[in-house]
Amino acid sequence: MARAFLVVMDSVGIGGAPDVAAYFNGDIPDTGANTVGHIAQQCARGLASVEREGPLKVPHLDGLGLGRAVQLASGAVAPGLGREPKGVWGAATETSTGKDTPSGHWELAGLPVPWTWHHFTQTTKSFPPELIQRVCDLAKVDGILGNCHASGTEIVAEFGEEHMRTGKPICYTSADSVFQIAAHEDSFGLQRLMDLCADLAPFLHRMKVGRVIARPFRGTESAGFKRTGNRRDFAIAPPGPVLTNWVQDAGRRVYAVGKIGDIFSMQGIDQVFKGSDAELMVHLQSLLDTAEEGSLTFANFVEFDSLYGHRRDVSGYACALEWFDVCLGRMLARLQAGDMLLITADHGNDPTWRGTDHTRERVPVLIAGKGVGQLGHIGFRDVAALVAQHLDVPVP
Ligand SMILES: O=P(O)(O)O[C@H]1O[C@H](CO)[C@@H](O)[C@H]1O
Ligand SMILES: [Mn+2]
Ligand SMILES: [Mn+2]
Repeated sequence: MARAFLVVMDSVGIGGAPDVAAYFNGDIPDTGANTVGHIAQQCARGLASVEREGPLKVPHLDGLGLGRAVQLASGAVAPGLGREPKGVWGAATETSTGKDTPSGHWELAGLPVPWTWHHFTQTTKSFPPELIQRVCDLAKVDGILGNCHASGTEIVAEFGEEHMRTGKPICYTSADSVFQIAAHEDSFGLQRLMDLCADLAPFLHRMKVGRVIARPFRGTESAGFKRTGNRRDFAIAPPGPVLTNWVQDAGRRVYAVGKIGDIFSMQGIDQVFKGSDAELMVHLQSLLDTAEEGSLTFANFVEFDSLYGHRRDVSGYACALEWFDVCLGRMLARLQAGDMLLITADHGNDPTWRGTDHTRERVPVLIAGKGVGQLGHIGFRDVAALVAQHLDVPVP
């Protein structure tokens, strides 16, 4: 029997989405955004030199076909990348209309999103009075802070002190279909924040808002505020069976590493491993040794997106790619006969772009364990089919 490891590098897009002109960061279209292409370009120009230097060094990703995939997707050459691939490689295009994490993951798992998400489009006074009232009633407070589009780190710096003083939760959104609540773990209470998000979620899900996200933080105004690792996403459940269900229904085990459990509302998942990306990598490496024959391990590494893409930190993003590449070298050495390792992404988040939102892009599909070859252009949902086929699991 075979095993499959499906790894999503969150936001590692490669440009070239055919429908890009319909997607924006503020009022700037995403046209031309290319996460990997632009990071490689900045590195080659010596403009990504914080805690690293020189051209982007990702020999293992490139050896599986990353550079070629960038070129196929967007026509752009990623400087320093593009060697002769030793894996199976291609570029995937999304059909779902959201450039967000659930849309990307659901479609990668075989289920394009069948509806249009509700977005809070106004950048200030973003939320309807009815929603604000509901937050106030549930949290037993007499108002909220924020009520706008924001970067999560910036809004906590802006309102953290007032939040601690008044007890009002900080509510914000983005270009994604999200309602995010930031609150202090000690003064507001972590469990209270989780309960508030859980109680609000059904109302927002009925509005077709994809996720309510709890964004706990700690610290003080003078020492600075810092978000903790206790973020939790309360996401709409996928509207039908997905890859994880197909695999589980065939009597196989499904392991979720990172946010996968949240993204799929635990649908079709047997066991979850959580933590920082460094901790997730330890879990993934040990699953390479221990996962049963026939199993699927589905992993998401979110820090490319959350720590570097949204923060528009090119050096940080390049460092994260280089770290992942070193780990990939170890993973490749651990693959057993019959294993497939498929590396892909869910959307772009070009750190050289204006704004702080995701960017609409194609994504790489890089496969180890299946010889050498080209997939060319495929759809996101073909990723699910490739994995199911490898595991010999029926695709409904
Ligand atoms: O700026 P932060 O809080 O990291 O938020 C980002 O993370 C959200 C969900 O992944 C996105 O919608 C974007 O708003
Ligand atoms: Mn994502
Ligand atoms: Mn994101």
